[in-house]
Amino acid sequence: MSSHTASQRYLSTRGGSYHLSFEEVVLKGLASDGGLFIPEDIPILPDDWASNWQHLSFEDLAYEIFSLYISSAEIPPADLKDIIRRSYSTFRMKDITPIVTLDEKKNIHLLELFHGPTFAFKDVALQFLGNLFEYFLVRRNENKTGRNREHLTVIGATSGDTGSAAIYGLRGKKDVSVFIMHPHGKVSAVQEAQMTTVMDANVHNLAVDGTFDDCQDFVKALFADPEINKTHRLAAVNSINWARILAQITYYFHSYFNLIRQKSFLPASHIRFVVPTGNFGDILAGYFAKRMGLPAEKLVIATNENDILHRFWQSGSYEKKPVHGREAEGGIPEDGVKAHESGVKETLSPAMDILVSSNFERLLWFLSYEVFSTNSDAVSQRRSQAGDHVRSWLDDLKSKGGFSVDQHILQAAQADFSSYRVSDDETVETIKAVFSAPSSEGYVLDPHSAIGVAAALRSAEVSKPPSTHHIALATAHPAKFSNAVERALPDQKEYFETKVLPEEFKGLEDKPRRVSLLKKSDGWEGVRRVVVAEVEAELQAVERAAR
Ligand SMILES: Cc1ncc(COP(=O)(O)O)c(C=O)c1O
Ligand SMILES: N[C@@H](CCOP(=O)(O)O)C(=O)O
Repeated sequence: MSSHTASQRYLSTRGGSYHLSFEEVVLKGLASDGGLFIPEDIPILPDDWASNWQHLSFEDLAYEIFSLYISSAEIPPADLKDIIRRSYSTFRMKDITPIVTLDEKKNIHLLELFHGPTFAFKDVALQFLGNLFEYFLVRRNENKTGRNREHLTVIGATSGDTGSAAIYGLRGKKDVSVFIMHPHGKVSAVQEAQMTTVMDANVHNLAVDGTFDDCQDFVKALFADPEINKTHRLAAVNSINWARILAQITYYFHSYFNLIRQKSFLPASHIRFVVPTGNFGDILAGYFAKRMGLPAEKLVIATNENDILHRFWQSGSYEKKPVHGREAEGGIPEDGVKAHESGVKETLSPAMDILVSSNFERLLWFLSYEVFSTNSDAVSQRRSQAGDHVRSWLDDLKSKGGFSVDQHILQAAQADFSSYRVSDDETVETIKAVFSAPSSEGYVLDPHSAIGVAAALRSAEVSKPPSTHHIALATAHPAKFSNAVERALPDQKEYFETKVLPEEFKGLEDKPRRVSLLKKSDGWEGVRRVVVAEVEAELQAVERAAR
């Protein structure tokens, strides 16, 4: 059914052009000019996609989509199918990412993405990425022994969910060490326990006394460091890795087909995807799906009170918010939300407490390519000009704390996306309202998913036609964020424990843990020292065991 074209070439968002295979892009993570990889062309769907894909299983759909990006010469079809099958065999639901209707009258649906091993949407991509890493390493290490074997040093930053999903996707895998940095004390109790109770020798947790953005900066600094890149093959598990975005495209198509199968939905209906957004990876996958040809009328960004993206969509200015005077002095802010000295607020949806959204850079490249270049320019020139614009914006972000774009860029961004900011109070109210609504009675949302539902309800009020369907992405299981749920449903403790809490979480917080504390003031060089020492210790242990 699918056409196995040659592997794509990849561009960097900062202007570089690379003759790299999919394998090289996945293993490299970040381009050497500091940019993010994007495929040179976004494939267009085959003419018969709607009829031929309509009844496919999640796994078969993933195969069709991935085959448009990965050449069969690089990963033979049987191998790709096997990687996909193994990646989704760990999910608890046969349908992998089922859809439920929350409000029949308003056409609000929920796309449940939390049925994988760590109960968050990250599993969809990280189970696949873990198996891809393993597949490439087995192939590269055939007939190699000892220190001649290629060893992957995975470095990741997490606000709680990517870390556990990456750890579960890579624990115990041969020739891979995993280092995950999280902001100390700023992830939920379950998230912290999920990460730090994994005792496999190749898993290393680092708790940094800073924010998620500090951890993400350390990751990028390590990827840019020539010294560690000479001695270690670094790999990325964050959504800077192109394979993460690719894997997340599947559920946009899958949920579209699931709706088609429902009686109330006509293929010609308008459809909006509403995505609780932090690092902009999940919604970027939706953007790729739309560009490929999925008929999504709009992609709706739902932010928490860390609203840099929402402010951009209102104004065209991408500014790290200045710290308000009273908050900076340590006073209690009027909205009751604590702000870290860097400007990030601590909210009830901690996985989205992110100031700078990594993947927004990828969207900026596409906007710039479309808006600024003229048809008389050669394609290669247009691409490199787009990279120049992105580089200059990001330089301003670093040196001046922000940048503003031309009105035409803003209009192009508004054509595909709209945005809403949802407060903690509204998050709590939404969890309450959905729990007690007759149409969804007893359904418990996690706070991130509640942000998506709140935005979907607001979008539904203004959508034209009013029959527009909204698919809100449910990105995590409520039991990962029990403090927010308790705040919303204080009288439902017994219901939560008997009907909501998964068996896997019972007793998790009492298990032994392994984690190293790291001072932000030690900088990325401090992280490098730990990584180098721990990889060496791990390799020596493997050698001792082989003797
Ligand atoms: C539960 C949850 N929801 C939403 C998000 C935001 O997704 P993205 O960073 O891809 O925008 C995250 C983390 O990234 C998350 O962990
Ligand atoms: N919310 C994320 C933050 C990292 O995002 P990623 O998609 O770039 O890995 C998390 O849970 O860690």
